[in-house]
Amino acid sequence: MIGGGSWATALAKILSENGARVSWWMRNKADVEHLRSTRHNARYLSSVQFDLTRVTPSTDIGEVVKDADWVVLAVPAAFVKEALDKLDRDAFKNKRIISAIKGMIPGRNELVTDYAMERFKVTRDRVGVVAGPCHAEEVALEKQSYLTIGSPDLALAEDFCQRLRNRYVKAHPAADLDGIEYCAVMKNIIALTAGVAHGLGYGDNFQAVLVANAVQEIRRFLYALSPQPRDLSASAYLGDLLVTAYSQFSRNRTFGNMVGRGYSVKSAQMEMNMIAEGYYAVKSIYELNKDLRVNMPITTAAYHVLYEKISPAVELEILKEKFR
Ligand SMILES: NC(=O)C1=CN([C@@H]2O[C@H](COP(=O)(O)OP(=O)(O)OC[C@H]3O[C@@H](n4cnc5c(N)ncnc54)[C@H](OP(=O)(O)O)[C@@H]3O)[C@@H](O)[C@H]2O)C=CC1
Ligand SMILES: O=C(CO)COP(=O)(O)O
Repeated sequence: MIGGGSWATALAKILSENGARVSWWMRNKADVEHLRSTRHNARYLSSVQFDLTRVTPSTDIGEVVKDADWVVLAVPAAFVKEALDKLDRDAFKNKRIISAIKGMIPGRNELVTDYAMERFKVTRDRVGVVAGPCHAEEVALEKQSYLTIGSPDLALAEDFCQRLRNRYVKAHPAADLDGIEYCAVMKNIIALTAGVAHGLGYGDNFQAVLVANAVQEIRRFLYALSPQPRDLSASAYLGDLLVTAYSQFSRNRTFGNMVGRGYSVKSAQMEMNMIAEGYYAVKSIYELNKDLRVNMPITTAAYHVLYEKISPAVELEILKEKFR
């Protein structure tokens, strides 16, 4: 498990409680020591107690990865390069790589699985993603949740599903790696914009129209990038969009809400203490779309607000006229 935040903690709980031995990389020594001495992650889902006969935390990423059959990437996308920097190019040889990250590598505007495949010479049949509407906080509370494992290799996806299924987690395999991964990135932009609208005083009626228009925006973008039949009403796509746009736990919605209420981007980020992937995703998707030229009014509005300092109220007025 690579990453010490909420999602890494939730996945480490599910996997270890199912009997997996989890070597767990965190960047801070103090967090490793805290987990070793108290059996809890200090700052994320700190109510979850770990069985230390199955969970071994470390700050040494090479050691963590060395004997693993599966590598689960769960750091925010912006820190993936830095986190994996110390690993040799063949560190993932003969391993299967699962990205639980719903973001893109900033600057490269690349999906995390694409980055991992290129950097570590991993073939496409050895990668997958964890997707679906699932907040880490609800995993900690053992609330009924659904995950989708996307991979071109359905046997790999099913294998990982089996490691996740338990009393409160259902998991399903799916073949559409790119569509699922891009949608997981884009729903963060929508949730962030929903938060901005809420912060400005827009209500549920507007949010419903925003989300409906977002489905069309996501469909157009996915069709331009990866045209293949896919059912966007499935929970890995629409379900994830809904939970992020509506949930009290959503980092992206919370961040957007602060921006809508007048916080600067910097102060919203500082106040949050967690990472809203949508902030980075907006830039990557906006830049990718310079070539694709898909009609993406929501992404464009979010980009203008976050990166061009255009007033959220002005951008929402423009967006309002574009929605049907
Ligand atoms: N949380 C959730 O419910 C879900 C999250 N995801 C995805 O999981 C991924 C991880 O997010 P999540 O676990 O929520 O993150 P959190 O916001 O819970 O935690 C942030 C993590 O990022 C680390 N971090 C912060 N700044 C830096 C930095 N400069 N360099 C390196 N690491 C840094 C933090 O480390 P430190 O504490 O040491 O600062 C911490 O481990 C994201 O892609 C997210 O979209 C997917 C599904 C559900
Ligand atoms: O992807 C998520 C739930 O499925 C988490 O979304 P947030 O980052 O908005 O909290």
